[in-house]
Amino acid sequence: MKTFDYDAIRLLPKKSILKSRRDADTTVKLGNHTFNLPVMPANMETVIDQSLAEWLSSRDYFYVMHRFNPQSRFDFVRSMQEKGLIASISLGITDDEYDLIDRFESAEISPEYITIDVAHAHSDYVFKMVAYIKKKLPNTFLIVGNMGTPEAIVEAEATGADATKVGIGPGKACITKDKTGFGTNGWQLAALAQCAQVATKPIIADGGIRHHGDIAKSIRFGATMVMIGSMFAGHDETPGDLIQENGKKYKAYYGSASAQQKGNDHNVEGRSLLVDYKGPLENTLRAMKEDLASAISYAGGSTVSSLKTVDYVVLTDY
Ligand SMILES: NC(=O)C1=CN([C@@H]2O[C@H](COP(=O)(O)OP(=O)(O)OC[C@H]3O[C@@H](n4cnc5c(N)ncnc54)[C@H](OP(=O)(O)O)[C@@H]3O)[C@@H](O)[C@H]2O)C=CC1
Ligand SMILES: Nc1nc2c(ncn2[C@@H]2O[C@H](COP(=O)(O)O)[C@@H](O)[C@H]2O)c(=O)[nH]1
Repeated sequence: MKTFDYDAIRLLPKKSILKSRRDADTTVKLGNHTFNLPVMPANMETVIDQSLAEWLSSRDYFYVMHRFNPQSRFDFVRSMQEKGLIASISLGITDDEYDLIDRFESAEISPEYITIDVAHAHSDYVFKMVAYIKKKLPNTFLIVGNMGTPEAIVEAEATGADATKVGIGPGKACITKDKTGFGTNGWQLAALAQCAQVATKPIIADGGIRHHGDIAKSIRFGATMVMIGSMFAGHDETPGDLIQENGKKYKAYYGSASAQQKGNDHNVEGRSLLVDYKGPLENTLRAMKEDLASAISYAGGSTVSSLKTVDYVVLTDY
Protein backbone atom coordinates (compact mmCIF):
# COMPACT_ATOMS: atom_id res chain seq x y z
CA MET A 1 0.00 0.00 0.00
CA LYS A 2 1.38 3.43 -0.99
CA THR A 3 1.31 5.89 1.89
CA PHE A 4 2.04 9.61 2.11
CA ASP A 5 1.22 12.50 4.36
CA TYR A 6 0.66 16.24 4.01
CA ASP A 7 4.32 17.28 3.79
CA ALA A 8 5.05 14.93 0.88
CA ILE A 9 2.35 16.37 -1.38
CA ARG A 10 2.54 19.32 -3.77
CA LEU A 11 -0.58 20.30 -5.68
CA LEU A 12 -0.02 21.32 -9.29
CA PRO A 13 -1.29 24.70 -10.52
CA LYS A 14 -3.75 25.17 -13.35
CA LYS A 15 -4.34 28.34 -15.37
CA SER A 16 -6.10 30.87 -13.15
CA ILE A 17 -9.48 32.31 -14.06
CA LEU A 18 -9.57 34.87 -11.24
CA LYS A 19 -8.74 38.56 -11.58
CA SER A 20 -8.24 38.74 -7.81
CA ARG A 21 -8.01 36.19 -4.99
CA ARG A 22 -10.83 38.19 -3.39
CA ASP A 23 -13.10 36.65 -6.05
CA ALA A 24 -12.52 33.11 -4.74
CA ASP A 25 -15.44 31.61 -2.85
CA THR A 26 -14.14 29.79 0.26
CA THR A 27 -17.54 28.74 1.59
CA VAL A 28 -18.67 25.16 2.06
CA LYS A 29 -22.02 23.49 2.65
CA LEU A 30 -22.44 20.84 5.34
CA GLY A 31 -25.96 19.63 5.93
CA ASN A 32 -28.44 22.46 5.57
CA HIS A 33 -25.99 25.27 6.27
CA THR A 34 -23.23 27.07 4.44
CA PHE A 35 -20.11 28.12 6.34
CA ASN A 36 -17.37 30.66 5.63
CA LEU A 37 -14.54 28.13 5.60
CA PRO A 38 -14.22 24.33 5.31
CA VAL A 39 -12.66 24.37 8.76
CA MET A 40 -13.85 23.65 12.29
CA PRO A 41 -12.07 23.84 15.65
CA ALA A 42 -11.61 20.48 17.38
CA ASN A 43 -14.22 19.53 19.97
CA MET A 44 -11.66 19.68 22.77
CA GLU A 45 -11.72 21.44 26.13
CA THR A 46 -8.69 23.61 25.32
CA VAL A 47 -10.05 24.59 21.90
CA ILE A 48 -13.73 25.49 22.28
CA ASP A 49 -16.17 26.70 24.92
CA GLN A 50 -19.62 28.26 24.80
CA SER A 51 -18.45 31.82 24.25
CA LEU A 52 -16.27 30.78 21.29
CA ALA A 53 -19.13 28.65 19.92
CA GLU A 54 -21.32 31.78 19.96
CA TRP A 55 -18.53 33.87 18.43
CA LEU A 56 -18.01 31.40 15.60
CA SER A 57 -21.64 30.60 14.90
CA SER A 58 -22.66 34.27 14.83
CA ARG A 59 -19.97 34.78 12.14
CA ASP A 60 -21.06 31.75 10.05
CA TYR A 61 -18.20 29.45 10.98
CA PHE A 62 -18.91 25.82 11.85
CA TYR A 63 -18.02 24.53 15.32
CA VAL A 64 -18.61 21.41 17.42
CA MET A 65 -18.92 21.90 21.18
CA HIS A 66 -16.98 19.33 23.22
CA ARG A 67 -18.72 16.78 25.47
CA PHE A 68 -16.72 17.24 28.67
CA ASN A 69 -19.35 19.22 30.59
CA PRO A 70 -22.04 16.62 29.89
CA GLN A 71 -24.73 18.18 32.08
CA SER A 72 -24.56 21.53 30.31
CA ARG A 73 -25.37 20.29 26.79
CA PHE A 74 -29.15 20.49 26.98
CA ASP A 75 -29.06 24.12 28.15
CA PHE A 76 -26.28 24.86 25.66
CA VAL A 77 -28.46 23.75 22.74
CA ARG A 78 -31.46 25.67 24.00
CA SER A 79 -29.47 28.83 24.60
CA MET A 80 -27.79 28.73 21.16
CA GLN A 81 -31.12 28.22 19.41
CA GLU A 82 -32.81 30.99 21.47
CA LYS A 83 -30.11 33.31 20.13
CA GLY A 84 -30.81 32.15 16.56
CA LEU A 85 -27.47 30.33 16.37
CA ILE A 86 -26.69 26.82 15.21
CA ALA A 87 -26.44 24.21 17.97
CA SER A 88 -23.69 21.63 17.38
CA ILE A 89 -22.71 19.27 20.20
CA SER A 90 -20.67 16.13 20.83
CA LEU A 91 -21.87 12.87 22.33
CA GLY A 92 -20.27 9.71 23.65
CA ILE A 93 -21.99 6.34 23.75
CA THR A 94 -22.69 5.71 27.43
CA ASP A 95 -26.22 5.15 28.83
CA ASP A 96 -26.38 8.79 29.98
CA GLU A 97 -25.99 9.88 26.38
CA TYR A 98 -29.12 7.95 25.41
CA ASP A 99 -30.93 9.83 28.20
CA LEU A 100 -29.81 13.13 26.69
CA ILE A 101 -31.25 12.13 23.30
CA ASP A 102 -34.52 11.21 25.02
CA ARG A 103 -34.55 14.60 26.73
CA PHE A 104 -34.13 16.41 23.43
CA GLU A 105 -36.89 14.33 21.88
CA SER A 106 -39.31 15.00 24.76
CA ALA A 107 -38.62 18.74 24.63
CA GLU A 108 -38.96 18.71 20.83
CA ILE A 109 -35.51 20.23 20.50
CA SER A 110 -33.19 19.05 17.74
CA PRO A 111 -29.60 20.22 17.74
CA GLU A 112 -28.73 21.10 14.14
CA TYR A 113 -25.57 18.96 14.39
CA ILE A 114 -24.47 16.10 16.63
CA THR A 115 -20.99 14.59 16.48
CA ILE A 116 -20.43 11.18 18.01
CA ASP A 117 -16.95 11.57 19.44
CA VAL A 118 -15.14 8.38 20.41
CA ALA A 119 -11.59 7.24 19.77
CA HIS A 120 -12.56 4.09 17.85
CA ALA A 121 -15.95 4.56 16.17
CA HIS A 122 -15.90 1.40 14.05
CA SER A 123 -17.96 -0.43 16.65
CA ASP A 124 -21.48 -1.81 17.01
CA TYR A 125 -21.86 0.20 20.21
CA VAL A 126 -21.33 3.35 18.16
CA PHE A 127 -23.64 2.19 15.37
CA LYS A 128 -26.34 1.48 17.94
CA MET A 129 -26.11 5.12 18.99
CA VAL A 130 -26.13 6.26 15.35
CA ALA A 131 -29.36 4.35 14.73
CA TYR A 132 -30.89 5.69 17.95
CA ILE A 133 -30.13 9.32 17.13
CA LYS A 134 -31.44 8.97 13.57
CA LYS A 135 -34.67 7.48 14.93
CA LYS A 136 -35.23 9.99 17.74
CA LEU A 137 -33.82 13.14 16.14
CA PRO A 138 -34.23 12.61 12.38
CA ASN A 139 -33.65 16.28 11.54
CA THR A 140 -30.24 16.42 13.19
CA PHE A 141 -27.20 16.14 10.92
CA LEU A 142 -25.09 13.36 12.40
CA ILE A 143 -21.30 13.23 12.17
CA VAL A 144 -19.65 10.00 13.32
CA GLY A 145 -15.98 9.66 14.31
CA ASN A 146 -13.29 8.76 14.45
CA MET A 147 -12.42 6.16 11.86
CA GLY A 148 -9.49 5.28 9.64
CA THR A 149 -10.58 2.60 7.18
CA PRO A 150 -12.93 2.33 4.19
CA GLU A 151 -14.79 -0.56 5.91
CA ALA A 152 -15.66 1.71 8.81
CA ILE A 153 -16.92 4.49 6.50
CA VAL A 154 -19.14 2.08 4.54
CA GLU A 155 -20.68 0.67 7.71
CA ALA A 156 -21.19 4.06 9.36
CA GLU A 157 -22.90 5.47 6.27
CA ALA A 158 -25.09 2.37 5.95
CA THR A 159 -26.17 2.79 9.57
CA GLY A 160 -27.22 6.39 9.02
CA ALA A 161 -24.21 8.67 9.51
CA ASP A 162 -24.62 11.89 7.52
CA ALA A 163 -20.87 12.46 7.60
CA THR A 164 -17.84 10.64 8.95
CA LYS A 165 -14.68 11.89 10.61
CA VAL A 166 -11.33 10.34 9.66
CA GLY A 167 -8.19 10.32 11.77
CA ILE A 168 -6.89 7.83 14.31
CA GLY A 169 -3.91 9.29 16.08
CA PRO A 170 -2.54 11.99 13.74
CA GLY A 171 -3.25 14.83 16.19
CA LYS A 172 -0.60 16.92 17.89
CA ALA A 173 -1.66 15.77 21.37
CA CYS A 174 -2.08 12.11 20.31
CA ILE A 175 0.04 9.28 21.60
CA THR A 176 -2.18 6.50 20.23
CA LYS A 177 0.48 5.14 17.85
CA ASP A 178 3.00 4.81 20.67
CA LYS A 179 0.54 3.40 23.19
CA THR A 180 -1.24 0.94 20.88
CA GLY A 181 0.68 0.64 17.61
CA PHE A 182 -2.44 1.63 15.62
CA GLY A 183 -3.50 4.57 13.56
CA THR A 184 -3.17 6.93 10.63
CA ASN A 185 -0.35 8.99 12.12
CA GLY A 186 2.26 9.57 9.44
CA TRP A 187 -0.11 8.68 6.57
CA GLN A 188 -3.29 10.55 7.48
CA LEU A 189 -3.67 12.04 4.00
CA ALA A 190 -3.40 8.63 2.31
CA ALA A 191 -5.87 7.16 4.80
CA LEU A 192 -8.25 10.02 3.99
CA ALA A 193 -7.85 9.26 0.26
CA GLN A 194 -8.69 5.58 0.83
CA CYS A 195 -11.77 6.43 2.87
CA ALA A 196 -12.88 9.02 0.31
CA GLN A 197 -12.85 6.38 -2.43
CA VAL A 198 -15.78 4.59 -0.82
CA ALA A 199 -17.56 7.51 0.88
CA THR A 200 -20.83 8.75 -0.55
CA LYS A 201 -21.29 11.39 2.15
CA PRO A 202 -19.01 14.16 3.44
CA ILE A 203 -15.77 13.28 5.22
CA ILE A 204 -14.15 15.49 7.83
CA ALA A 205 -10.36 15.10 7.97
CA ASP A 206 -9.38 15.28 11.63
CA GLY A 207 -5.88 15.83 12.99
CA GLY A 208 -2.43 16.58 11.67
CA ILE A 209 -3.16 19.93 10.02
CA ARG A 210 0.03 21.96 10.54
CA HIS A 211 -0.15 24.54 7.73
CA HIS A 212 -2.97 26.37 5.98
CA GLY A 213 -2.03 24.58 2.75
CA ASP A 214 -2.95 21.30 4.45
CA ILE A 215 -6.59 22.43 4.25
CA ALA A 216 -6.40 22.55 0.44
CA LYS A 217 -4.56 19.21 0.38
CA SER A 218 -7.28 17.63 2.55
CA ILE A 219 -9.95 18.79 0.12
CA ARG A 220 -7.95 17.42 -2.83
CA PHE A 221 -7.84 14.01 -1.17
CA GLY A 222 -11.54 13.86 -0.36
CA ALA A 223 -12.40 15.94 2.69
CA THR A 224 -15.39 18.28 2.73
CA MET A 225 -14.09 19.97 5.88
CA VAL A 226 -11.13 19.70 8.26
CA MET A 227 -11.07 19.62 12.05
CA ILE A 228 -8.15 21.47 13.64
CA GLY A 229 -6.98 21.38 17.26
CA SER A 230 -3.50 22.73 17.99
CA MET A 231 -3.59 25.46 15.33
CA PHE A 232 -6.81 26.82 16.85
CA ALA A 233 -5.64 26.56 20.46
CA GLY A 234 -3.70 29.49 21.94
CA HIS A 235 -5.87 32.37 20.73
CA ASP A 236 -7.45 35.13 22.80
CA GLU A 237 -10.87 33.53 22.28
CA THR A 238 -9.86 29.91 22.95
CA PRO A 239 -10.16 28.58 26.52
CA GLY A 240 -7.38 28.73 29.08
CA ASP A 241 -5.14 31.25 30.77
CA LEU A 242 -2.04 32.78 29.25
CA ILE A 243 1.16 31.18 30.51
CA GLN A 244 4.48 33.12 30.46
CA GLU A 245 7.75 31.20 30.23
CA ASN A 246 11.15 32.77 29.49
CA GLY A 247 9.46 35.89 28.10
CA LYS A 248 7.22 33.92 25.70
CA LYS A 249 3.44 33.52 25.92
CA TYR A 250 1.66 30.17 25.64
CA LYS A 251 -1.66 28.47 26.31
CA ALA A 252 -2.26 24.90 27.41
CA TYR A 253 -3.40 22.27 24.87
CA TYR A 254 -4.18 18.77 26.07
CA GLY A 255 -5.62 15.66 24.46
CA SER A 256 -9.18 14.61 25.21
CA ALA A 257 -7.74 11.22 26.26
CA SER A 258 -4.92 12.79 28.31
CA ALA A 259 -4.57 12.24 32.04
CA GLN A 260 -5.27 15.96 32.43
CA GLN A 261 -8.68 15.65 30.73
CA LYS A 262 -9.60 12.30 32.29
CA GLY A 263 -8.49 13.11 35.82
CA ASN A 264 -6.89 9.66 36.06
CA ASP A 265 -4.22 7.62 34.30
CA HIS A 266 -6.37 4.87 32.76
CA ASN A 267 -6.37 4.35 28.98
CA VAL A 268 -4.38 7.50 28.43
CA GLU A 269 -3.85 8.16 24.71
CA GLY A 270 -3.19 11.87 24.83
CA ARG A 271 -0.62 14.31 26.18
CA SER A 272 -0.50 17.87 27.46
CA LEU A 273 1.61 20.54 25.83
CA LEU A 274 1.94 24.28 25.49
CA VAL A 275 1.11 26.01 22.22
CA ASP A 276 2.28 29.49 21.25
CA TYR A 277 -0.06 32.35 22.07
CA LYS A 278 -1.45 33.54 18.74
CA GLY A 279 -3.51 36.68 19.50
CA PRO A 280 -6.99 37.31 18.08
CA LEU A 281 -8.69 34.41 16.30
CA GLU A 282 -10.04 36.69 13.59
CA ASN A 283 -6.48 37.27 12.33
CA THR A 284 -5.90 33.52 11.95
CA LEU A 285 -9.26 33.00 10.24
CA ARG A 286 -8.51 35.88 7.85
CA ALA A 287 -5.12 34.35 7.00
CA MET A 288 -6.72 30.91 6.50
CA LYS A 289 -9.30 32.44 4.18
CA GLU A 290 -6.66 34.34 2.18
CA ASP A 291 -4.47 31.25 1.84
CA LEU A 292 -7.42 29.09 0.79
CA ALA A 293 -8.52 31.76 -1.72
CA SER A 294 -4.99 31.70 -3.13
CA ALA A 295 -5.11 27.88 -3.32
CA ILE A 296 -8.40 28.11 -5.24
CA SER A 297 -6.73 30.48 -7.70
CA TYR A 298 -3.81 28.03 -8.18
CA ALA A 299 -6.41 25.30 -8.75
CA GLY A 300 -7.75 27.24 -11.73
CA GLY A 301 -11.24 27.60 -10.29
CA SER A 302 -13.34 29.96 -8.23
CA THR A 303 -14.73 27.66 -5.51
CA VAL A 304 -13.44 25.20 -2.93
CA SER A 305 -14.60 22.28 -5.07
CA SER A 306 -12.09 23.22 -7.79
CA LEU A 307 -9.38 21.86 -5.47
CA LYS A 308 -10.84 18.36 -5.75
CA THR A 309 -9.55 17.71 -9.25
CA VAL A 310 -6.04 19.19 -9.32
CA ASP A 311 -3.06 17.00 -10.11
CA TYR A 312 -0.35 16.46 -7.55
CA VAL A 313 3.07 14.95 -7.05
CA VAL A 314 4.35 12.86 -4.17
CA LEU A 315 7.89 13.78 -3.15
CA THR A 316 9.55 10.37 -3.07
CA ASP A 317 12.74 11.40 -1.31
CA TYR A 318 10.79 13.07 1.44
N1 LIG B 1 -8.82 10.88 17.10
C1 LIG B 1 -8.10 10.08 17.83
O1 LIG B 1 -7.16 9.47 17.35
C2 LIG B 1 -8.39 9.86 19.25
C3 LIG B 1 -9.22 10.69 19.92
N2 LIG B 1 -9.45 10.53 21.24
C4 LIG B 1 -10.38 11.44 21.91
O2 LIG B 1 -10.31 11.26 23.30
C5 LIG B 1 -11.61 11.34 23.88
C6 LIG B 1 -11.83 10.12 24.71
O3 LIG B 1 -12.28 9.13 23.85
P1 LIG B 1 -12.45 7.61 24.15
O4 LIG B 1 -11.15 6.99 24.44
O5 LIG B 1 -13.30 7.10 23.06
O6 LIG B 1 -13.15 7.55 25.53
P2 LIG B 1 -14.60 7.27 25.92
O7 LIG B 1 -14.53 7.34 27.37
O8 LIG B 1 -15.50 8.14 25.25
O9 LIG B 1 -14.80 5.73 25.42
C7 LIG B 1 -15.70 5.36 24.44
C8 LIG B 1 -16.41 4.09 24.83
O10 LIG B 1 -15.97 3.02 24.00
C9 LIG B 1 -15.37 1.98 24.79
N3 LIG B 1 -14.21 1.44 24.07
C10 LIG B 1 -14.00 0.16 23.74
N4 LIG B 1 -12.86 0.02 23.04
C11 LIG B 1 -12.33 1.21 22.96
C12 LIG B 1 -11.14 1.71 22.39
N5 LIG B 1 -10.24 0.94 21.76
N6 LIG B 1 -10.88 3.02 22.50
C13 LIG B 1 -11.74 3.82 23.14
N7 LIG B 1 -12.90 3.41 23.70
C14 LIG B 1 -13.19 2.11 23.61
C15 LIG B 1 -15.04 2.67 26.08
O11 LIG B 1 -15.05 1.74 27.15
P3 LIG B 1 -13.76 1.58 28.09
O12 LIG B 1 -13.27 2.95 28.44
O13 LIG B 1 -14.27 0.81 29.26
O14 LIG B 1 -12.79 0.81 27.26
C16 LIG B 1 -16.16 3.66 26.24
O15 LIG B 1 -17.33 3.07 26.72
C17 LIG B 1 -12.58 11.56 22.73
O16 LIG B 1 -12.86 12.94 22.65
C18 LIG B 1 -11.80 11.13 21.51
O17 LIG B 1 -12.15 11.85 20.35
C19 LIG B 1 -8.87 9.52 21.94
C20 LIG B 1 -8.00 8.67 21.34
C21 LIG B 1 -7.72 8.73 19.93
N1 LIG C 1 -5.04 10.05 20.02
C1 LIG C 1 -5.62 11.15 20.53
N2 LIG C 1 -6.20 12.03 19.69
C2 LIG C 1 -6.75 13.11 20.23
C3 LIG C 1 -6.75 13.35 21.59
N3 LIG C 1 -7.40 14.50 21.83
C4 LIG C 1 -7.78 14.95 20.63
N4 LIG C 1 -7.39 14.12 19.67
C5 LIG C 1 -7.57 14.27 18.23
O1 LIG C 1 -6.68 15.27 17.74
C6 LIG C 1 -7.39 16.15 16.87
C7 LIG C 1 -6.71 17.49 16.74
O2 LIG C 1 -5.47 17.32 16.10
P1 LIG C 1 -4.44 18.52 15.80
O3 LIG C 1 -3.31 17.86 15.08
O4 LIG C 1 -5.16 19.51 14.94
O5 LIG C 1 -4.02 19.13 17.08
C8 LIG C 1 -8.75 16.19 17.53
O6 LIG C 1 -9.75 16.71 16.70
C9 LIG C 1 -8.96 14.73 17.91
O7 LIG C 1 -9.44 13.95 16.83
C10 LIG C 1 -6.13 12.41 22.45
O8 LIG C 1 -6.06 12.58 23.67
N5 LIG C 1 -5.56 11.34 21.87
